[in-house]
Parts: sequence; C-alpha cells; structure tokens
Amino acid sequence: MTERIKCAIVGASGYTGQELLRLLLVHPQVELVAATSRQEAGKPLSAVFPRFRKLPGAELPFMEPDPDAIAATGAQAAFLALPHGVAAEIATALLERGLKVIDLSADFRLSDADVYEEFYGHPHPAPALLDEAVYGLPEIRAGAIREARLVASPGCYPTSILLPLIPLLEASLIDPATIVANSMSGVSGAGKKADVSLLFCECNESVRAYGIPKHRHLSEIEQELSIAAGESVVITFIPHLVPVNSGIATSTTAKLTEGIDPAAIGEALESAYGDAAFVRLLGKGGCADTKNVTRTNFIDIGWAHDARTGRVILTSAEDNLGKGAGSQAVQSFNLIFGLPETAGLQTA
Ligand SMILES: NC(=O)C1=CN([C@@H]2O[C@H](COP(=O)(O)OP(=O)(O)OC[C@H]3O[C@@H](n4cnc5c(N)ncnc54)[C@H](OP(=O)(O)O)[C@@H]3O)[C@@H](O)[C@H]2O)C=CC1
Ligand SMILES: CC(=O)N[C@@H](CCC(=O)OP(=O)(O)O)C(=O)O
Repeated sequence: MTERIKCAIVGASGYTGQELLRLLLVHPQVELVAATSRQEAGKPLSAVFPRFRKLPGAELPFMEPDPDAIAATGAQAAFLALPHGVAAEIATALLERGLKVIDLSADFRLSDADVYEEFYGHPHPAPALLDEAVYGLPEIRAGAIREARLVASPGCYPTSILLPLIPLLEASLIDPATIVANSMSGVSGAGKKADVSLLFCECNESVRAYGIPKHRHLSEIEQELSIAAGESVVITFIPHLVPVNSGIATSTTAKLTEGIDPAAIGEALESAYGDAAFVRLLGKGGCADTKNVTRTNFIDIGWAHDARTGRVILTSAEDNLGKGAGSQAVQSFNLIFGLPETAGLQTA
C-alpha cells in the first residue's frame, strides 16, 4: 500500500473545518496529523464532534494553530479553514516550511491586491504570493492545480455562478453586460460565529436579500468571468439568506447573443462538463435542487431559454460547505497529489 499523505486542517472547529474533518478522517489516501482550534486545543476531535466517535483518527487532540508545531507533525499539506486575513499569514508560514496549502478563505483568490483592499477593507497581508496562487476551480484549472503549491479554493457563491457561465462566455453565447445572478444560501455560509442576525428566530421562516449592491464575492466572480469572456465583465449579484443549514441555489440570467440557436447552450455545457466527475447536467428545463447535492461534492446545472425575453436562464445547486468549500478543496488536494480526482469524495 502506498504511504498516506499527512494532512493538517487549520481552523478545524468551524463549519468548513468540520466538513473537512468529515471527509479527511475517512479519505483512503489521507492521514490526518493535525487539526487546530484555539478554543478547543487539547480536546480530542471526538469530544468536540461526537459524530466522529469511533472513526480512525477521531482521538487526535485539537492543537494551537502554531506553524512550527503543525510542520513538526510531518504534515505535507494544510487546508486553511480560517477567516480571511488570518489565512494569508498562516499560509505564508506553512509554505516557508514546505507544506502545500489549500486555502478556503478569500485571501488568495484575487490576482490584484488593490481589488482585495477595495472589497475586503484592509491591505493584502501577503501580496507577493498572489501571482503564484491558483484559483482552485478544478473543472476549469485542473492543469494548474496539479502543479500548485498554493490553491485558493473559490467561494461558495462564486462556484455556483462561475461553473454555469464560463463555458457560455468562452463560446460568446451570451451578452456579458446582461448577467444577473440571484443566489440563496443556507445559514452555515456565514460561519460558526455569534451574530444576532443569524440567531434562529432571526432566520427561521424568513428569507432576506443582503450584501447589495457590492457583495465581496463580486470581486472574484467578475475576475473569473472577465478571463472567460476576454473582456471586462460587471454583473448584478443578489445573495439571499434562506432558513436551511446548508445548500446554495443560484438562478442566473443573461441575454442570448443575437443569431445564436438556444440549443448551443446545452451543447456548450455538455462539451465542458459531459465528462466532469462532479458536474451533473440536468438539461433543458432542468431546475437544480439543493436537496440533491447537500453533503456531496456535486453541482447540478439546468438551463432554459425564454423566447419572449431572449434570455437564457441557468439554475445551479451545490452545498456551500461541500462543492462551495470543503469537498472542492479536497478535489484540488487530490489533483495536487496525483490521486484520482474523486478519491474520498464519492458521497451521496
Ligand atoms: N461557511 C461557508 O459556507 C464557506 C466559508 N468559506 C471561507 O472559509 C473560511 C472558514 O469559514 P467557516 O468554516 O465558515 O468559519 P468558522 O467561523 O465556522 O470557523 C473559523 C475557524 O477558524 C478558527 N479561527 C478563527 N480565528 C482564528 C485566528 N485568529 N487564528 C487561528 N484560528 C482562528 C476558528 O477556531 P478557533 O477560534 O477555536 O481558533 C475556527 O476553527 C472563511 O475564510 C470563510 O469565508 C468559504 C466558502 C464557504
Ligand atoms: C450566508 C453568508 O453569510 N455567506 C457568506 C459567504 C461566506 C463565504 O463563502 O466566504 P468567502 O468565500 O469569502 O471566504 C457571506 O455572504 O459573507
């Protein structure tokens, strides 16, 4: 049997950290050697998360997020499930110690430090690493991810918007100036923090838009759409909070390019993702539903064309903690280490 790859999860007590624990504790090619939390340091994983009791590795104690101590465990790769700002500092220290880093935060997703400062409100903590970081959408950048030392795993909303749109923009099937994306996210998307607006009675049985008109995810969405379109793209993005634990449903519309047969939409999606392990195409008229993707690494995508308005309608669904965060990061990890892309991720 080949040696298992030693992995660390930094920020393992939060929501995406817990999702990474769920996947990596049973990943056939991984040995989890470090899991950090300042608040839970010293306690075994199983004491903090009883759902992991009796799984191999569940008695590993949480440790402090100290880069020297993490490197001393022999970890070859670190998943960072930390707040932005904090992640960049720890990433720098771990890269210096020879680890590969898969960062779930927004710190390395933007290639321009000025755009980071505009959207995140503080100067970038490690601008020298921005050129090297690879935006970790495996369906689009598998080749670069395989060679990467530092992967910036995409945000949850961006994944659900970018994957349906990129093939259409690359083939000039839609007008980039007309894109509108409405997304609905479960509450775990906000992380495991005390915040009055996230209390049960503030969210349950209620739906609200937020973050308009310039949610911070617009920065990476527009960056990646602009690359696909070969021109600067600016879109309207309206996120909503819905009373479910996890899952993102996104509905995106854009005008079909004049003279294009609507059937080209389905053909472009099929050509881009027909062989993709984790993209499930629902075809014309298909409406993606979060209940089919939660706790998986799948994203489901459907499409329609409204002849009355000339607009294409795309629907997509993913788990914000899965394809939108933890499992997508594991998909990149698999590519970096030359494992089957699906290793440890075939859950339903
Ligand atoms: N939730 C989601 O759906 C998604 C989240 N993301 C991004 O992933 C990252 C993690 O998100 P999420 O899991 O939701 O966050 P949580 O708030 O749930 O967890 C944050 C984790 O980081 C640790 N942490 C917090 N502050 C520090 C610090 N200063 N130094 C070291 N460790 C710290 C916490 O543990 P402790 O305080 O005990 O140290 C905890 O383990 C964020 O950047 C988020 O934006 C990306 C995609 C989707
Ligand atoms: C519901 C909810 O609050 N969602 C979060 C998205 C969190 C996230 O994915 O953060 P990054 O990708 O930027 O790391 C938000 O809107 O801020």
